[in-house]
Amino acid sequence: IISITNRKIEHVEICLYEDVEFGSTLLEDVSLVHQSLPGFSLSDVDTTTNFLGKKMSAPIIITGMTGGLPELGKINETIAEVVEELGLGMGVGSQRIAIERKETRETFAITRKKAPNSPLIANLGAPQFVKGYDIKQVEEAIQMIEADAIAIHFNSAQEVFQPEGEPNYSIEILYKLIDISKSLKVPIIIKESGSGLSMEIAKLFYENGIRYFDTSGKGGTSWVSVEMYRGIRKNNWKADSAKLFLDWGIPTAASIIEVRTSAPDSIIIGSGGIRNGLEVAKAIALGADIGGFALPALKAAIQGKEALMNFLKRVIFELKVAMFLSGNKDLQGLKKTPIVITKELREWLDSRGINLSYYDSVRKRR
Ligand SMILES: CC(C)CCOP(=O)(O)OP(=O)(O)O
Ligand SMILES: [Mg+2]
Repeated sequence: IISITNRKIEHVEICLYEDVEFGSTLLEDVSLVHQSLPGFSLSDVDTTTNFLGKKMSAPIIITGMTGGLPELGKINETIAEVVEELGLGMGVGSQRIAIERKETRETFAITRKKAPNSPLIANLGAPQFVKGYDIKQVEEAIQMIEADAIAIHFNSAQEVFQPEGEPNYSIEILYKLIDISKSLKVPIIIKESGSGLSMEIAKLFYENGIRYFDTSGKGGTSWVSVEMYRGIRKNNWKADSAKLFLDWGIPTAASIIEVRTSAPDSIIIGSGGIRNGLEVAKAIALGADIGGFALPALKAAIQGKEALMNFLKRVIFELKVAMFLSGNKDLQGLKKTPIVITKELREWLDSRGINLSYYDSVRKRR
């Protein structure tokens, strides 16, 4: 059998050393508009924000990636130290392994020890909620890191191609999660895994009281490709078909627009292929509240605290530059700033029947 422990290690190894990025976020079809006289200085730009009841120095989090073994716990520890020092937030990888193997809990718990003041997000997979998981496991995951929220990851495309995968996504998951959300003290975040959240899914959860979404759209890590590489190593027949779905999904820019349109007063983490501070600015202008990074933070974290610190400081600088040059002194301005949407992203919105003036009014009313 393939153990969950092997899978955890293989995931990180493949993300670090294989080519796992496919498709485009379509953020290249979004432009902020240059304003020659901002009326303030670069040093006046204020990127502070509140998230999950805590103050952050910038609207940036490292989204959930790993945990479950000592060397993976070390990655969580490095990220936690850096986000605490910079005043940012983070999520942990799926805590399923720690629910099933109590001895691995410390590899997740270390995050709260190293980041006592940061917003922290717990993480469990949707498939587990048709396999016996309920409020008990959710509360265990939250308590493990004294989380301020829990992300429930939806990874249907990945589970299809995962050799040992569980592509069981019955509507029972919705009923279970809505029921659980009613007695939780912290919010549930509905999170994709590289294929993006659609208007339909955002509406379905929004109508049932969910107010937090993490788009994890196409254009960053393709988890179909990660499982394809695992399948190739194991001579699994599904690997060949995975090639057809490497760039499957809703581009991140489109997913941010779709979720914002369907869930007007929700809190949206724009993630999926976000690689720099300009893309954080575009994601926020499109409708996100927070920019989420995963792969580039993983690659920096394994080089050590300094490398991750430098990466995030650069991202914050780039965000400030984008805000300064588009004439936005703070995030409230950036959320309303003029945007130009062209080419493939424009065609996507037309095909999806998104009314641009309605979307724009929702985008600006946040
Ligand atoms: C969520 C996904 C991008 C990475 C984890 O996938 P996984 O199926 O190994 O997660 P589980 O350990 O929860 O099954
Ligand atoms: Mg799984």
